[in-house]
Amino acid sequence: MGERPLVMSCGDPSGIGPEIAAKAWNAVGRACPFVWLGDPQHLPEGVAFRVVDDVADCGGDVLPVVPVTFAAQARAGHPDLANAAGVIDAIRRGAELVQSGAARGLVTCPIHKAALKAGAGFRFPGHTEYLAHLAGVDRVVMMLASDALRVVPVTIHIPLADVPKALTPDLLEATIRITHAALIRDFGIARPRLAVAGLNPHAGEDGTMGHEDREVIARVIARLCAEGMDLRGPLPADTMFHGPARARYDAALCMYHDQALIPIKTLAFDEGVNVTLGLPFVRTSPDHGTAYDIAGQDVARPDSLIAAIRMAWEMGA
Ligand SMILES: NC(=O)c1ccc[n+]([C@@H]2O[C@H](COP(=O)([O-])OP(=O)(O)OC[C@H]3O[C@@H](n4cnc5c(N)ncnc54)[C@H](O)[C@@H]3O)[C@@H](O)[C@H]2O)c1
Ligand SMILES: N[C@H](C(=O)O)[C@H](O)COP(=O)(O)O
Repeated sequence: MGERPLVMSCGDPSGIGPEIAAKAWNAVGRACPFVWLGDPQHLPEGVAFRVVDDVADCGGDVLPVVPVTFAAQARAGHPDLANAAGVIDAIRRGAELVQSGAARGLVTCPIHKAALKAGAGFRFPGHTEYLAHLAGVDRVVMMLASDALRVVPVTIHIPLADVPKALTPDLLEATIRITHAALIRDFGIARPRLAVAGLNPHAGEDGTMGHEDREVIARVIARLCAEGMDLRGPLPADTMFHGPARARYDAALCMYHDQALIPIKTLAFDEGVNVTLGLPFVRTSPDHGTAYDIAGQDVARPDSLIAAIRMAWEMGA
């Protein structure tokens, strides 16, 4: 047996996770072996698989599976709250396998956050926060990465109304430091260039459209630039993402979820990878969700999941 495999949590079995996992195995399963954690009954009909007891047994041509118990069958496009516990268990067991050293990295298939909360009292906004909890770390960063653009939302899954209060100097500084370190370590960029978006229109227009840009963002940038970091901002977000602007930085830090995710999902929906920075192990996921509207129709594209597998494989080295 050669290199340690990746492990993949199945995500919501009523979403497109099982079908894109099977397609991804056919595409890259030999170059980047992974073991799928899920209920084999949830795989699309006709998918060849074999149950393994040990993730080291991941060779061969068919999808290796470590079974996870689920309470119900999966009906494509219709999440079943009874399966929430199984979805969470697959993520937990994947994290355990990576933390034990048995697996090289964790790739997570999409979950329906609201269904996990309703079905199993899941108290985390998503994988990112749950994996930080499992790893015992206080701060992690969500990065969406592609060849065209890397973005980091400083605040993530909170209501827009809560963003200004959540945007503290401490959170912004920690996010910049984790991102900067990851660009050096995981992306091989010796001197990262970071662009930092303003919160308000026109980055506050010299204080006439909000105070956060001057009183929070600019002060953190000045402090970290004095330490030698290459940071620019706060920049008006509406002119940060066209081609010439993107060429001037290695990652863009944005103040809230959609300020970051709209540009990357517009530019690179099929190539984008969600990578969690700051964990003591590698974790990636596709940049999309459960796609219930197309689940079970065999039209879901595996491209983003394949990109997530490739990135986890390379980072896991
Ligand atoms: N990493 C994750 O676990 C993750 C990421 C995003 C959203 N979600 C969750 O997924 C659920 C649905 O979210 P949503 O509808 O906002 O976003 P979504 O990404 O599931 O779907 C948005 C649109 O993109 C299409 N799409 C998504 N993935 C596709 C693929 N691989 N191939 C072809 N088309 C694809 C869908 O058909 C849909 O029209 C929500 O509960 C959300 O929280 C989870
Ligand atoms: N915010 C991400 C997106 O919209 O693609 C997604 O919800 C990721 O969340 P977790 O990886 O934390 O589940």
